[in-house]
Order: sequence, then structure tokens, then C-alpha cells
Amino acid sequence: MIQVQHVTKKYGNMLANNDVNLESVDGGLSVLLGANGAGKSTLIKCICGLLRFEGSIKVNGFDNHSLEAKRLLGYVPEFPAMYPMLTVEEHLQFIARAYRLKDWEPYGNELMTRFELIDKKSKLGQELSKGMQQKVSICCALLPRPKAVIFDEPFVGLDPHAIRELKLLITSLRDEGNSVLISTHMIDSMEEAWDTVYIMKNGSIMETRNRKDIDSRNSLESIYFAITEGTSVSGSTI
Ligand SMILES: Nc1ncnc2c1ncn2[C@@H]1O[C@H](COP(=O)(O)OP(=O)(O)OP(=O)(O)O)[C@@H](O)[C@H]1O
Repeated sequence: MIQVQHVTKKYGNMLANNDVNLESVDGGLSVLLGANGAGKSTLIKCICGLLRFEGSIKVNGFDNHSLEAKRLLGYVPEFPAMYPMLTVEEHLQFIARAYRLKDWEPYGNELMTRFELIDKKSKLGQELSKGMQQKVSICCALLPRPKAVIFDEPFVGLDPHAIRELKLLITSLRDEGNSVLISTHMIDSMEEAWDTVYIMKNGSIMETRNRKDIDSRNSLESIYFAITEGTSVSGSTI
């Protein structure tokens, strides 16, 4: 469970997040949508403890800066950051040591197999394509089996096989009772799986919708455009 309460973040005088409230519940898939510059990545970086902010953020009840919260939270950043001189496998080993994971190899191998990295496990970070780096970043984030996972534009640069695997993984993470929060511009990628959508504009949450309250004829895309641009939708309830 991720609870964001009254979060405000300024870059100098620029208000990037303005009194944001959001809850990503256990067993739920929350999608964060918004135009470029709406404040999504800033909010995600605040949740992950990478930026200072005003307000409160809790992960399973723990302050987001605490060790407990860091243990529970997984983060796939928008831009993967590799260690140039570590191999794919060594990236996973590094995470396993940092989190003091035991018997992590079978799950590590399963993740590398799913993302077609197993035959590339000896490649160095500096030798990886953008998509391969993204896959390593996903494997590293999931290896500690986090209870709450945040994905910032996770599908960008992935090949069709990896997109399918990631969608399946995201759904199973949610179905296993974890909290999943995704920021994406690829609205259709979340069409089948989303539970709650938060629409951001100018640093604020403009609207929140729960799938269970919505006319099932409406796609996530139609809901987004109805709210942000006032276009019509098929059902009356958006
Ligand atoms: N390091 C920074 N310094 C100053 N301003 C920043 C910084 N990072 C982001 N901003 C500004 O904060 C606002 C929100 O940016 P943010 O990256 O959070 O948006 P976003 O919704 O993630 O956009 P996108 O969809 O393009 O990734 C923008 O106006 C951006 O220019």
C-alpha cells in the first residue's frame, strides 16, 4: 500500500506537485496518466525517496525514507541506470547482496529467462541496448519481491515479447496482493488490467476513477480524453 498525503514539490519557484493525495492499495493496479510535464515522474521520485518534498508518503504504513519502506518498495525508473562494468548477472547479484536476499538465484534466472536475458547474462552494462537495460532494470526491481512496485513508463523501448511478459508480470503482482502503480502514456497497455486511474494536470490530481464504478463500455483511453478534453463517451458514467 502506498499512501501519498498532501505532497507538494517545488523546483525553485516551479510547483511540480501541488498538494497531491493518492492511494495505491494492496491487490490493486493504479495508473497515473497525464500530459508531458504534468508532474508524474516528480511524484514517483518523491515516493521513492529521491526528492525532498512537503507532505507525507507511507509504504505499508512506514515513512518512505525508512529502511522498512525501502525494503518493501520496488522502482523501475523511466531511464534505466546501469553499472557499465557489471554484467547482467552481476546487477542481480548486487541487488541480492544489497537486500541480503537468500536463495535468490532461481527467481533471478526465472526473471532473466522471461525477459530473454539468460543468454546475455555475461554482457556488460555498457554493452546493452536501451531495451536490454530496461529489462535488467525490471529484473533488479522485482528480484527482492517488493510488496509495492512503481513503474515509470516501463514499456518504452521494450520488444513485443517483453511487453507481453511485463503485462503478465504486472497483473500477477497485483493478483498476488501487491500494490502496483504505473505511470504510462501507452494507455492501451493497461486497458485490460487497471483498477484505479489518477489523472494529473499541472502538478495536481485532476480526477480519480475506479474501474468498478465505471460503465464497462468505456475504455481507459475514452475516460482519459473525456476528462482532459471533454470528448464524449459511450456510457453515462465515467
Ligand atoms: N530537475 C528539475 N528541475 C526543474 N524543473 C523540473 C525538474 N524536473 C522536472 N521539472 C519540471 O517539473 C514539471 C513536472 O515534470 P515531470 O517530469 O514530473 O512531468 P511528467 O508528468 O513526468 O512528464 P513526462 O510525461 O514528460 O515524463 C515540468 O514542468 C518539468 O519541466
